[in-house]
Amino acid sequence: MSTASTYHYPKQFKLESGKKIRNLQIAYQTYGQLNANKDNVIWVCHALTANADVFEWWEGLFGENALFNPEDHYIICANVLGSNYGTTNPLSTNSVTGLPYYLSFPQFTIRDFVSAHQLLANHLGIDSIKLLIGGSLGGQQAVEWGIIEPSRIENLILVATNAVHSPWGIAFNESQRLAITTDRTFYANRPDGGSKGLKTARSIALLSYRTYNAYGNTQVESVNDKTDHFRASSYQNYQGEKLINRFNAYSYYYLSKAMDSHNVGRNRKSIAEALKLITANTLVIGIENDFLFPLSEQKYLADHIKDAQFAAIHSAYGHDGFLIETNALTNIIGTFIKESRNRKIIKLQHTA
Ligand SMILES: CC(=O)SCCNC(=O)CCNC(=O)[C@H](O)C(C)(C)COP(=O)(O)OP(=O)(O)OC[C@H]1O[C@@H](n2cnc3c(N)ncnc32)[C@H](O)[C@@H]1OP(=O)(O)O
Ligand SMILES: N[C@@H](CCO)C(=O)O
Repeated sequence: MSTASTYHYPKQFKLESGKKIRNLQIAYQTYGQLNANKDNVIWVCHALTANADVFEWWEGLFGENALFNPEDHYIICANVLGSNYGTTNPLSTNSVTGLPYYLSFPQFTIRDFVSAHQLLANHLGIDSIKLLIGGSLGGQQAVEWGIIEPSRIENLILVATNAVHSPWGIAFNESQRLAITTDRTFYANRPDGGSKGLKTARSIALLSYRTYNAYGNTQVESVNDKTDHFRASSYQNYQGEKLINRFNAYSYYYLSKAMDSHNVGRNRKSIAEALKLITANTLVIGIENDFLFPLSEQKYLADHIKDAQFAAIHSAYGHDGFLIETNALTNIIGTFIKESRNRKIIKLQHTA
């Protein structure tokens, strides 16, 4: 039911910076079939360390029996530029030198994710995306795509994301990069370079993805006599190890820089004017207790995107709630889709 593929772009891929990448390849996964009217495409933009297998990491919202299922929809999720799940990234071979790029990989932005995925959409013959959805870094990509190419996006769902990455978010990312670069193996040009630093970076990042209460709920001690070896400590270590077993420090470093670059106002009139370019029917969802992407950021998006709707989800998890609270997401998004259909019927009746 799902197909994993890789698209090879035959020309040089030009980045926002003007630099070029040869042999761009984009790993992507599709589920279901494109219908005859080509109007059932759901395109998913993934977050920082996820991959193209959306049925794996957004299970509950996506799946055989979920709201977004392969029976009704043609679901596409592509791995972003720089990530190590099959798309060209710092560990890929630079065809000029015949060696992996490592830190010679050019810096890229969220807009470069969009340019790459536009090429993939062209290749797949997708002129119209029925619904574009993304959370966190994926939401940053989705909002940019809505601005860059409004004609291709019919409905847009932005989850736990923002219009410009905040000083707070950049400071968290910089702290993580400091952890990575303090590990001198990062400069050794080997695939596992900087992995101890990456472990620390994940530990720092988790503090921004979760909350005081989430740790209180899951990591509280059952005994009062401990002076060391606390559960919360072992949890941080475990999560760091888990990440370094599936990710590399170079991709992480570059992706966090791309996140920092996010500003829909860059080289445009302003952030507010840029958001006005979105014509998609838009729903913005925030997570209560998200202190990395606080609700004020989603309210800003909803206030500046024409006719956008806004909803907040309660989650003890904070930011990571966007990956976990799939029942609440299903209810809110399901209602939005039904109302959109009704609005379309009313609009058609008025124009008839
Ligand atoms: C193969 C792949 O590529 S998988 C890629 C999937 N990941 C992504 O796509 C990125 C997006 N996903 C995420 O960020 C996360 O998976 C989330 C937010 C959805 C959920 O986070 P999780 O780490 O799964 O959940 P949670 O924070 O509850 O931690 C549970 C894990 O910590 C372990 N754990 C819990 N408490 C402790 C502790 N005190 N000490 C050690 N380990 C602990 C659990 O045993 C569990 O381990 P497991 O993941 O091996 O089953
Ligand atoms: N937990 C997410 C990052 C938060 O958006 C991930 O690892 O992709």
